[in-house]
Amino acid sequence: MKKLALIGCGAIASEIVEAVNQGVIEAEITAFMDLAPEKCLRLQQLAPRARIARNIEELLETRPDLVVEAASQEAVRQYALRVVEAGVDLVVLSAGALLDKELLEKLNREAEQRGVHVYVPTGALAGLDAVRALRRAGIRRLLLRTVKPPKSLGVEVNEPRVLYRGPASEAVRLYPFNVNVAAALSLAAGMEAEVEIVADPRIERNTHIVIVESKASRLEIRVENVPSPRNPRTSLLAALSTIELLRRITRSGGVEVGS
Ligand SMILES: NC(=O)C1=CN([C@@H]2O[C@H](COP(=O)(O)OP(=O)(O)OC[C@H]3O[C@@H](n4cnc5c(N)ncnc54)[C@H](OP(=O)(O)O)[C@@H]3O)[C@@H](O)[C@H]2O)C=CC1
Ligand SMILES: O=C([O-])CC(=O)C(=O)O
Repeated sequence: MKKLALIGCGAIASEIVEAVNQGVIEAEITAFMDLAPEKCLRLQQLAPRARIARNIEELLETRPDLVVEAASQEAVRQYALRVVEAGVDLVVLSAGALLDKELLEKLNREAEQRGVHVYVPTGALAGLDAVRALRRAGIRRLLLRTVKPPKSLGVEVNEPRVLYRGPASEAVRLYPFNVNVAAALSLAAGMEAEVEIVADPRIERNTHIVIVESKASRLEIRVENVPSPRNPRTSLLAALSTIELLRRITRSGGVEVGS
């Protein structure tokens, strides 16, 4: 059985721990880590054999096969390279950090040298398999329009308001907890997406609209996500997508559909 350690004990981590307990993910959790260790205590009740790590070295001492980052872009900058250097696979939710070319190149080089996998889940989006495939046909245009209820974006507005229009790298810097999807999309496409972020008081769902134009296909993907009851900025689908990825990684064998 694979051993799993979690960085971040918030909304996504909570769903992952429940999925491990339900046997959906075939893994044992060895460690939790969070800026606020008390947040780990609640999760530790569901995984009593797991240790609460005070730093990344303590987390790695529990010898995980796989570390899941569900914390922040800062956590990726702090710990991702260390995890890969330790020969441990990594799942990155706060993908915005990977739009830093220097960090991405270092991670990629280390991971290739050590035979380590760094996974970026499709998260709150859909269709990144098709976006990856369309790279080969050449992508001409890549757009993401994210529309969220104002409270998800930390603003108060009475009518729809465009908060941002511009490249993905700047979007993830200005809205680090709302558009990591822009980074996942850009990484899948191999080019930077143009992003628009809108606060809309008329909607209740975190909505992402992706447009991809290429010689082979035109994609228009609209995802209307129920926010996580634990964190309105995060869509429930982000946790479900991560659970699905972990289920596939930890499964010993069998038929799997989709790439
Ligand atoms: N790729 C995708 O599709 C998606 C990505 N995300 C991203 O995933 C991440 C996790 O989301 P979610 O579970 O909802 O977040 P939560 O805020 O619910 O939980 C994150 C936890 O991690 C802690 N944390 C933050 N930075 C660090 C650090 N450097 N070291 C250790 N712990 C840290 C936070 O502490 P504190 O609260 O004190 O900061 C918090 O307790 C976020 O960055 C989010 O933006 C979310 C949805 C979709
Ligand atoms: O969950 C979402 O809708 C998207 C999100 O927060 C992110 O990409 O950081």
